[in-house]
Amino acid sequence: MTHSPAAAISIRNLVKRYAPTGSGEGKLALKGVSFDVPQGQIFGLLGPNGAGKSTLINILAGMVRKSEGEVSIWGFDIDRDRRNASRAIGIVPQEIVFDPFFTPIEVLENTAGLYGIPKDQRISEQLLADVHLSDKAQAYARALSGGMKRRLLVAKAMVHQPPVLVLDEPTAGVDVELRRQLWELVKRLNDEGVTVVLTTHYLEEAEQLCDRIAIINHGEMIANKPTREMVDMAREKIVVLTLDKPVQSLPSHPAFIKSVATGASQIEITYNKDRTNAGEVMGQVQAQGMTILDVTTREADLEDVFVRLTTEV
Ligand SMILES: Nc1ncnc2c1ncn2[C@@H]1O[C@H](COP(=O)(O)OP(=O)(O)OP(=O)(O)O)[C@@H](O)[C@H]1O
Repeated sequence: MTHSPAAAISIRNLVKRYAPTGSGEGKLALKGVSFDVPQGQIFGLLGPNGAGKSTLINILAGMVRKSEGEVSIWGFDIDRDRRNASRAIGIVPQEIVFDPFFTPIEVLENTAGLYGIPKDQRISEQLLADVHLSDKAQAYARALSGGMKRRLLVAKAMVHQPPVLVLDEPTAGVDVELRRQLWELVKRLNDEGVTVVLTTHYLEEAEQLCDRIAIINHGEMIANKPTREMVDMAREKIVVLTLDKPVQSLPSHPAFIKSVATGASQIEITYNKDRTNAGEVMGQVQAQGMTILDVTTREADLEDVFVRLTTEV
C-alpha cells in the first residue's frame, strides 16, 4: 500500500462490553484501552488469561463489534472504512482451521479468491516458498504436521499482502524447534517491512522478538514500553524496611525509583541495582531520621515485572 499513516494501528478509548447471556453476567472485557502500534515494529501484547487480548484482536479482525472507541488500521477507520481496514491486516488465528481435503496451494488460492485478487496478481507459490512449504503444495492439509499447518496459516494471512500482520499466540503449545522457525518467519516478514503484532504468554518470546511490549490486564493497559525499558525494569531491586514507628513521610532520593508505604511501619523502596545497593538505600533512609528494625530484599526479573504489573491494582 502506498498510503502511509502515522501509526500502523491506532486504538483510542476502546471499550468492549459483552452482553449478558441467559445464565452468565455481562462482561466488561476492555475498559477504555488506548495505544498506537508504530509502523515497522514487532509489537508484543502480553497479558494473563482473560485479560482481553483475544477480544482486542477479534475487534481488529472484524469478528467482534466494539462497544465504544475508535480503531484504525493503516489509517483506515474500522467503522467508516472497514473494507480498506480489512485489506490492511492479516490475522493468524490461535486455532488451526483448515478443510482437510484442500491442499496448501488451494487454501491460498481460495483465500485470494475471497479477497477478489485476480489470478495474475496472486502470489501463492511465492508464499508457500516463503514458509518453506513448496514441496507440500499438493499435499492434503490433513497430511501436514502441526508446524506446517501453522506456517500455512501465516501464508494464508499474507495472501493479500497486508502491511500489518497479527498473530494470536503463534507459539502456544509448540515445541522449541517450531517456535524457533516461527520466530525466524516473523522476523523475516518484519525485515521485509511488515508491521507485526503478536500476543504471547511467553516473556522470553516477547523479549527476543519484540521492539515494544504492552501489558494488558483486566481489560486495561498497564504498561507500554520499548522492550529495552521493560527489560530494564528487571534491573530493579526492592528493599522492604520495617521501621520502629509508623511511617510519617516517605524517604526520597534520586536513586530511588519508587518508595511506598506497605504497612503502618513498613516501606518498600525500589531501586536500580546498577545505580545503588541495599546498604546505600538503608543509609539514605537512616540519614532521613528513620530507624530500621528489619530488612528484606527482592530481586525482579522480567517475570516479576510482569507479575508485579499484573497484580498491582
Ligand atoms: N463472547 C463472550 N461473551 C462474554 N464474555 C466473553 C466473551 N468472550 C470473552 N469474554 C470474556 O471477556 C474477558 C476477556 O477475554 P479474552 O478472550 O479477550 O481474554 P484473553 O486475554 O484473550 O485470554 P486468553 O489468553 O485466555 O486468550 C474474559 O473475562 C472472558 O471470559
